[in-house]
Amino acid sequence: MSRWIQNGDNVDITKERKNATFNTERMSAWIHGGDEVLKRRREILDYVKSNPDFKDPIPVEFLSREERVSNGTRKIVKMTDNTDQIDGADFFGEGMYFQSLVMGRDLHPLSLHYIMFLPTLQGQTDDEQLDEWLPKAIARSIVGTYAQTELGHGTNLSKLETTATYDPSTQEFVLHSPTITAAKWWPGGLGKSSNHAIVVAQLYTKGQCKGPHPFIVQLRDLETHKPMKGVRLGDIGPKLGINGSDNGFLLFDKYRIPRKAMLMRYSKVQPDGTYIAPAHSKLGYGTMVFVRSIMIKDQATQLGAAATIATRYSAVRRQGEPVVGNGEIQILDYQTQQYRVFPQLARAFAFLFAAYEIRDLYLRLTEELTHGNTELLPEIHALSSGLKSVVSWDTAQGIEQCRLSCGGHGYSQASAFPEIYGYAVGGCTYEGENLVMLLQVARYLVKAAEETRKGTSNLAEICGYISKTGRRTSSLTSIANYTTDQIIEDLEHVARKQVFHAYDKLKKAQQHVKPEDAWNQSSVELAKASRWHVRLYLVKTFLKKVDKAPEDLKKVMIHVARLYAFDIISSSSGNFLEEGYMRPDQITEIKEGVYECLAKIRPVAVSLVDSWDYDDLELKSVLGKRDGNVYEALLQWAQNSQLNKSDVIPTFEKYLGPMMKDARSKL
Ligand SMILES: CCCCCCCC(=O)SCCNC(=O)CCNC(=O)[C@H](O)C(C)(C)COP(=O)(O)OP(=O)(O)OC[C@H]1O[C@@H](n2cnc3c(N)ncnc32)[C@H](O)[C@@H]1OP(=O)(O)O
Ligand SMILES: Cc1cc2nc3c(=O)[nH]c(=O)nc-3n(C[C@H](O)[C@H](O)[C@H](O)COP(=O)(O)OP(=O)(O)OC[C@H]3O[C@@H](n4cnc5c(N)ncnc54)[C@H](O)[C@@H]3O)c2cc1C
Repeated sequence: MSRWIQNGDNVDITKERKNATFNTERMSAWIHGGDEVLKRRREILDYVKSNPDFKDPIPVEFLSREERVSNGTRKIVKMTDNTDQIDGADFFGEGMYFQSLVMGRDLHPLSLHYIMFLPTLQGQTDDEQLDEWLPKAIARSIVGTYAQTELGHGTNLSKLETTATYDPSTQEFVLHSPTITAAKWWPGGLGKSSNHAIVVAQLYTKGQCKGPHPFIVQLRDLETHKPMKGVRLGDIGPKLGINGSDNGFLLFDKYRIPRKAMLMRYSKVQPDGTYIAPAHSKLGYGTMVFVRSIMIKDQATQLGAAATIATRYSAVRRQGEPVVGNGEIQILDYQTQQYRVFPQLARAFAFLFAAYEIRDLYLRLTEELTHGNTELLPEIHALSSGLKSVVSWDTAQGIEQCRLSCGGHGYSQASAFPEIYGYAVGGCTYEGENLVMLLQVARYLVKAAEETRKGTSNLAEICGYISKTGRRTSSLTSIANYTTDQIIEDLEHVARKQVFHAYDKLKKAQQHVKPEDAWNQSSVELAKASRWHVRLYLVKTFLKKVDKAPEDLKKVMIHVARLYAFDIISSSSGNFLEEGYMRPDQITEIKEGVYECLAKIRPVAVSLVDSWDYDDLELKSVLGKRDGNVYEALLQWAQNSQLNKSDVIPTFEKYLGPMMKDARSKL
């Protein structure tokens, strides 16, 4: 046994846990929403651990693509056979946790069935359609996906090429892919698994195009699973991540579907072809808003996992001997290491707490929509688009920082970083490419700026800061006395300034060039305004949450929340220094604040990441193991390599052996 192990655990990690100044269980409950939620998490975990059906034969990194799809399919069927183990109505909480424990990050052929197909049925069907389709989808007698993106268009939905042309003589729609670029491309589970899809196509009726609309379409025969006549589909091949999912392509050749295949909660086509428009033109985009809202928690969970792995590993890894003869120190003691890892942990918290907010807001929207009220839609569209963009970008960068902080072992798939990155970084693209979504936020901000300039502003709370008359200089005197209100005030100043800077640039450009060119020429500044708007929201949400925490937890979490804010300010100091809003000495104070927070977090870092309550089963990382015994586990993990099945592999006999033999004979 290694000299670093005592009572089964690594001695350094045990020492770290003894340093905790707070109760980890209490912290976990606070993070996850209360004792009851934590208790349920443990019950779900015990259930998953006790069920042999959920086990992978070997770590999935060692499986081929086909084996991954097969293993994922096996597990998701077992998992969904057992959904009575969780509260099915709580997808955001129990559902996502259950899935993450069983399925990991490789995704699976039913991911789109649950994340988009079912929600689209729930959100976009009329009562009759709901009765027809929902029970089948819930029972899994059909498997569906969401087919919107095409080879040629993903962002610009108004130019999708798949057509659905209404034929009143048969009361059918004719689905057609007129070009190669009209091929649906990307939908998860489309390639080999789904037999149905929500297909988004340009609706034509009475000779007029009414824009993209969703249709429920049968793609494969229910018995043979062969593609229907007029339907061509398959897998799009391996991707950066999520290779357990058969993302697919799909083409239609004048494929007929009944009129009632059009989802008609909001828009309708009557039997004679008369089109009835929805109350709000973007109601058909509702499922995207839903997914953007829930993916914030998913991203936070991935970044939290990366920070957990990096923190635990940094506690057990010893390298370097600052005082010769005193032995090597834990790499977590290096300030540079803390500076790399702790801001990622802080971000993960910030994102998680924002995820709770957007979940609540989305629930409010759903409630309002049932009463026909669409007022909240623009605000939620802007917030979910902005959060999705900032959070997924910071998550991707943060995971990479965590990987780098683990040195060479971080590069091994044993660390889980490649899987975490491959899975999470998709979020920068899917559900709307990040920059495009930031520009959607900008449209909202431009309107707020316009109202403010006109003096007619009655802005929603979320952008109320835009119409405030702020201070001309920061009121920061010393970091110790830098209050939550002051921090917010300073961030509001920079966000407001950027909003107006972008707005003025746009308005000025509009005087000289066409509106679309003016927009394009201002778009970098507009996207920056959106980022500041979202960062401000994230800081506010985080500080507000910590303010309300019980005292024992607040004492710790305040340093994490302040680190999040100080890191943002100090890494964008130029924005704060502009026009003398802050002085260089104030920026120096904030930088000192960052270092103070790092020092405060250092002794409790392991306990903080423990509080996220990741089980080894969920982390799936050799470096992040709770017991800290990474070296033994790395050696054991490597034994799974296919190359280790024999001492001498056939390739040697075929190539390397003859090469060396030949060379030897010539010496
Ligand atoms: C775990 C793994 C799961 C992976 C799942 C991944 C699944 C997928 O990726 S599915 C495909 C997702 N695809 C996308 O997200 C496409 C992104 N594109 C879009 O959403 C839109 O086309 C978009 C927003 C860029 C532009 O839409 P378009 O219809 O051209 O809008 P446009 O005519 O310019 O009008 C914009 C107006 O609509 C509003 N709007 C746009 N979308 C919405 C919406 N969803 N809700 C409310 N309002 C909206 C805007 O606020 C704007 O309002 P205003 O004019 O008042 O400023
Ligand atoms: C892992 C994964 C899973 C997916 N799953 C699904 C699925 O299940 N179903 C489905 O339908 N789709 C799915 N997609 C597709 C995804 O939604 C699209 O890829 C995404 O919406 C981006 O569209 P695009 O690929 O056309 O990118 P593009 O729009 O071509 O983006 C390319 C570049 O152009 C820029 N750009 C484009 N338009 C503008 C603009 N107006 N202003 C400024 N810049 C612009 C973008 O910022 C980006 O830098 C998935 C994608 C991935 C990666």
